Amino acid sequence: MAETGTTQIGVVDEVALVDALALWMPTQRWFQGKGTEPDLRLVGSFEFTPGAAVASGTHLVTALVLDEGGPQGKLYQVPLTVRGERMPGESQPPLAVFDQTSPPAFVYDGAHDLDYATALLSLITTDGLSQTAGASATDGASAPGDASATDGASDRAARATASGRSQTPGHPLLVVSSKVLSGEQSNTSIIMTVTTPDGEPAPGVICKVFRVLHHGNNPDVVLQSALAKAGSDKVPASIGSVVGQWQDSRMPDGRTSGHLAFAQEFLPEVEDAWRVALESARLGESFTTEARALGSATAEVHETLAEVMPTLAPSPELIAGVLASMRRRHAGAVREVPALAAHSEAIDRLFEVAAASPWPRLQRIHGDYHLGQVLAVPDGGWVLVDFEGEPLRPMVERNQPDLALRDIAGMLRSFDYVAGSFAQSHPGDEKLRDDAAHWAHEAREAFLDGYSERSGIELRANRALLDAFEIDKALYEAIYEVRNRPSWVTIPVTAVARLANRRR
Ligand SMILES: Nc1ncnc2c1ncn2[C@@H]1O[C@H](COP(=O)(O)OP(=O)(O)O)[C@@H](O)[C@H]1O
Ligand SMILES: O=P(O)(O)O[C@H]1O[C@H](CO)[C@@H](O[C@H]2O[C@H](CO)[C@@H](O)[C@H](O)[C@H]2O)[C@H](O)[C@H]1O
Repeated sequence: MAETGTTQIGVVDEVALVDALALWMPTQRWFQGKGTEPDLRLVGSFEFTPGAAVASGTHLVTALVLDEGGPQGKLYQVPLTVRGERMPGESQPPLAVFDQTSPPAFVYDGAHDLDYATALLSLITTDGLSQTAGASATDGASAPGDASATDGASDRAARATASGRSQTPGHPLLVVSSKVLSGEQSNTSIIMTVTTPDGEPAPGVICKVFRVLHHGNNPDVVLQSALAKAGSDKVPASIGSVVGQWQDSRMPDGRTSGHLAFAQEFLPEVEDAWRVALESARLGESFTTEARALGSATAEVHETLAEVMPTLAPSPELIAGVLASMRRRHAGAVREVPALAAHSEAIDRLFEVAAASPWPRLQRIHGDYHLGQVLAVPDGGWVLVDFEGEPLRPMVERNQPDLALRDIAGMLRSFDYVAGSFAQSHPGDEKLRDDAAHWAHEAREAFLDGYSERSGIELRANRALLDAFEIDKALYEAIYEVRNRPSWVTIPVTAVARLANRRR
């Protein structure tokens, strides 16, 4: 239940709005509390200054909503547009209508609203600061940039701000049209057609609105921006980001900050490598040329990250820390997927051998590397996106240097997933299963070759360490699948059995 108070979000009472969100949020793809009853609380909100063309009485409000209904509280970013009238030509119906307010309020999902997209990109490209929202019924809206309301309910709602950080200051862009990226996505990306202020068409923009918020830097923003700044053509050009501040009683000063959104160049006509690979396997074509190029691109990105971000020598403490995290994950995976217990002894032995192997330096990595995170650019090779790290791993861990082997292992697993998902969709067809397994084997080998050629690192010389990371990823996947796609859990479980028991 929402806390009681007199806070207004636009013209809507906070309590009524939170009740409406409790019905709507669970229907959204990005809501992570599937199967639990939402228990929502408004932690704060901020408001963007609407452009001159926006209908008067429209509020572009972003609510920061904490859900304590699940085992762990999750803080969601929920952009809303509160309008006095129905949106002309609305692409989506309002998520709530309040006809008892004066004037009535039509509340829309901001992500689908051109006015929100315009204000969001303007905040980024002008290094702007949000205006305070949620002033009490009698306060009215505060002045732009003033985020310091005083006390009570208005204080609670107002104590959030958002500030834009442009990658290249002094290049404002105007949004002509916007649409939400369709398809499975854990965040919400808005694709924007843009012009310069003079009306000259400019390359498109894709802006990812992070849905689950975390304290601290989001590696997606930090790593992609660092790579783009270093001149890498293996990531899209960065445009800028939004950093938010909100209240968090766990922090010494009661406040925290983190990334809210990330805008980058939209690459037209791309296809993700997962689809490209699935199609290749379906047609029974070799994927070795593509996989080798992907290995090379991966090595290049690792090389650049090691140059521009801090690296760490593999001290005994760091090695012990990584092994402890692998063992924790192993124990957790066995708890959630008991069939894995049959391989526990072999996994323990592998981890011991891996711990005693030579370790390379630790560095920043992608962190959740799989075919779905790579885009095939027409005539442009492979481009990497989504450096957010594994969603099940705490953000502090995701911001630490790690082993590049984790990414390599992730991609090896992904080739195996192509074969596994393909075989699953044709049950009983053994020939097809064997062909797909052969396809994956060749792609995996070519990927390793491409990586080794570019980096000069012979990955197969330290097989136990690579296998340990691959098993660790498969254990992560087993947990991920049992929670999200239970019918796919056999793919990582089969891989764990194969990797744990193979001769090396
Ligand atoms: N710069 C880009 N240009 C074109 N499409 C992109 C770009 N960045 C991401 N995408 C598309 O958006 C999808 C989701 O992006 P991603 O960063 O993986 O979001 P999420 O973190 O929500 O999973 C990608 O799979 C890709 O299809
Ligand atoms: O949502 P994200 O893309 O950040 O990553 C999560 O979801 C992925 C599923 O889409 C999951 O990846 C697993 O399935 C892929 C096929 O759908 C496969 O290619 C990957 O190898 C496999 O790990 C990823 O683990 C998870 O973090």
